[in-house]
Amino acid sequence: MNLEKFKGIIPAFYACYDDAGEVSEMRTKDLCNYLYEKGVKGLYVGGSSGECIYQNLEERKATLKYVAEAVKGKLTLIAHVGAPSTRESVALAKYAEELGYDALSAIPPIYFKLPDSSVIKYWTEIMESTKLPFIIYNIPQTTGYNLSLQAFKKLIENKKVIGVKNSSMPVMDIERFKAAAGEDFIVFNGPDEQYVSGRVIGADSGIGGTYAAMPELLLKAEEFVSSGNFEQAKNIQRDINDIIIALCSLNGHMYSTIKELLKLRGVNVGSVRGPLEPVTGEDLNKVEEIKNMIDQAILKYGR
Ligand SMILES: CC(=O)N[C@H](C=O)[C@@H](O)[C@H](O)[C@H](O)CO
Ligand SMILES: CC(=O)C(=O)O
Repeated sequence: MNLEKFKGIIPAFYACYDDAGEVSEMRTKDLCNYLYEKGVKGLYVGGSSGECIYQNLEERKATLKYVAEAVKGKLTLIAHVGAPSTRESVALAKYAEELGYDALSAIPPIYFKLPDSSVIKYWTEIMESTKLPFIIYNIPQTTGYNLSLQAFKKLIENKKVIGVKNSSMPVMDIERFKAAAGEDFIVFNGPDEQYVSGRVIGADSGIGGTYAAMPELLLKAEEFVSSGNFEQAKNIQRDINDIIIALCSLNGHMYSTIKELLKLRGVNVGSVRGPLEPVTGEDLNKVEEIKNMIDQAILKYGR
């Protein structure tokens, strides 16, 4: 399989709501077009950033559909189908296949702490429900499940597994997964704060929750890495990290700060759904400062 379409900057797509907090077709498509125009490679739809955990099946299907209608054929589309039950995940997987998505992905099962055997069975049942390739999502900070090398090796025996999106913090995990899986496999860097290190140690590509807030900077970081300009790669990573720390410093959830920022950057995707909290009061004024940090970094590195 040609994996080139998965190599590049792939923002994790945000949940797009209207002012009443309902999934908005128009705003979903606006964000698709905004990111397409920025030059990203693809979209990772309905993951953490998509607030998947707080949406019902119909809402998640609607988002998958609106995104496909807006940018299918123009961007590589990965559908995150992780859901509380295998049944719901399979329903989403089949729907993503109908819509023409390029790949599926899923977090491990949530809430109950299940053994490797159950996690592997969950992912395998999703994979077997469609013809689409599958990307494992390892994100121990939020799921409490840390993918072992042993479980990983067992999973990659299935040829439908074409990649892993690794969000654990040790960059060495990326190196180990890449070493185990080889060239014909995509390791996606998870932590945006470590994009450059992840790429250097073996990640082929990246999927991240803050990319859509500053796609220009991630695209530039990728340009520096792939051209071997590590001095500038290090510099831009530092600026990206200052911005991420600022995005996490306000009184609401990071996704809310990002959505306020996107409004200032010209695209309105509403706010976040509870229990995530919106940014309020004085802190709303601070979003402008973060926008300035991004604007300055874009100027500094050029487009
Ligand atoms: C734990 C978590 O949510 N990780 C995301 C996915 O890998 C990242 O993209 C973060 O959103 C990003 O690195 C900011 O901390
Ligand atoms: C944060 C991220 O990459 C996701 O939405 O899954």
